[in-house]
Amino acid sequence: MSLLLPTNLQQYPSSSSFPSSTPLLSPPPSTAFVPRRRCLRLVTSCVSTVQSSVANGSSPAPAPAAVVVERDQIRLGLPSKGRMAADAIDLLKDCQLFVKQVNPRQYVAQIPQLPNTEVWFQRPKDIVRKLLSGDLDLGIVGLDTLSEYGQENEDLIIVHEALNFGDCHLSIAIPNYGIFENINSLKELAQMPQWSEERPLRLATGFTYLGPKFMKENGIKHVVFSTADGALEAAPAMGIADAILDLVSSGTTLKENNLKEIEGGVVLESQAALVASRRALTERKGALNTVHEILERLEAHLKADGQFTVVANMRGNSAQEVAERVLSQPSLSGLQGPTISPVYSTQNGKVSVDYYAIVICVPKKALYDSVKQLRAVGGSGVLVSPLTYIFDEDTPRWGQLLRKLGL
Ligand SMILES: Nc1ncnc2c1ncn2[C@@H]1O[C@H](COP(=O)(O)OP(=O)(O)OP(=O)(O)O)[C@@H](O)[C@H]1O
Ligand SMILES: O=P(O)(O)OC[C@H]1O[C@H](OP(=O)(O)OP(=O)(O)O)[C@H](O)[C@@H]1O
Ligand SMILES: [Mg+2]
Repeated sequence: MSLLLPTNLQQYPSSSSFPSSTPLLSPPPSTAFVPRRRCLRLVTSCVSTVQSSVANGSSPAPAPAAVVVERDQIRLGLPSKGRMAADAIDLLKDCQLFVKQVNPRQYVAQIPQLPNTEVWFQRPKDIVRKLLSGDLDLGIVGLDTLSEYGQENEDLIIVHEALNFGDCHLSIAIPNYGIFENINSLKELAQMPQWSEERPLRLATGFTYLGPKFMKENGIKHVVFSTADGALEAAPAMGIADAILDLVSSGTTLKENNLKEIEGGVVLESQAALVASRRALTERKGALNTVHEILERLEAHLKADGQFTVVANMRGNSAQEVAERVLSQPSLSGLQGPTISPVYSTQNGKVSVDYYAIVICVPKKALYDSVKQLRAVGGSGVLVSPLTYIFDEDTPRWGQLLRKLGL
């Protein structure tokens, strides 16, 4: 597609977009824009050619009634490189699922703990595409990639939406200078008198599905989109765009490029998620069992990850009395209430109970408050240790998954 356009910044209007004219900040390079009609024609014809001749995977999109191709192994897609790759493998490792990759350039790997499953390393967007084409059954990707490339396809099911890494948000950003200096919300941006049919707001983004959708949903009419493969934050200062829509995590890139986020400009919050193909789960033998095991391990690890085990001793006359003291404090109820056990000692050859041991799980964020509360009710010798797994009676997301699948 980029071969047909003068720069790698390709411009194409959304359904509600308009041609660009005078830049408002600094003049764009003469090659930065393609006249709207020509651009639209070029991109449209290019896209249709690509779609009709090349599919990324077995088929461009799953037909709902299509038969699942038979194979013995369940396929899990993991990011092959980039910022999600190492974290995905580390998370599985924390769940005692060890991905055995012989060398980093080998794109298939095994997990000995899941003998019927093979791992395929792919670019995040290709994981979504291959889930849709049936070439993968499960995958770990960012929710942003899932939304952008999955486009709400009903075959994609989110099995776990919060894997606790890859946190970022997709957000509109505008310059913090010039005509935007006093603009701080999407509403104010939309109402700026500068935008018209002849001179729409020019937004650069890699999210060419979510961007136009968000603007349409927010009733913003005079907007035109352009795209590039990276370093979008340069577009406003280069005069190529008025605003950008891109991922933000630390906010450093925006700050370093004199850009700011605006109220109401967040399109979505994202983090890594475990995603599955509905067809694979319902039709591929073994897929549901595999996803159940992965989910149980993930939930047990992720739940434990946010908690500490706290053990303390407390003087008391009975377990009941100690329990009443402990439960009088707001942060000491643990997951299902405190475990209180007698501490036996011998005095003059007689076994007696003067102390009780209290065991509770405490959210990491509430640790210091909990310690203070324990001390306030007579707790001493407080021991804190990390928790590795919490296997609950059931896995809440498993029930949700079965309901989503209609099982
Ligand atoms: N600051 C961030 N910027 C971009 N992506 C982030 C950030 N923080 C977390 N992420 C997550 O990482 C993903 C991007 O990973 P990566 O850079 O490997 O992929 P990519 O650039 O989409 O892939 P490709 O290089 O194949 O185009 C995002 O989709 C998002 O889910
Ligand atoms: O808020 P921050 O922590 O600064 O991160 C945000 C930046 O990181 C990503 O770019 P990436 O590093 O992938 O480079 P690219 O834009 O060239 O793809 C993203 O596109 C933003 O530019
Ligand atoms: Mg990147």
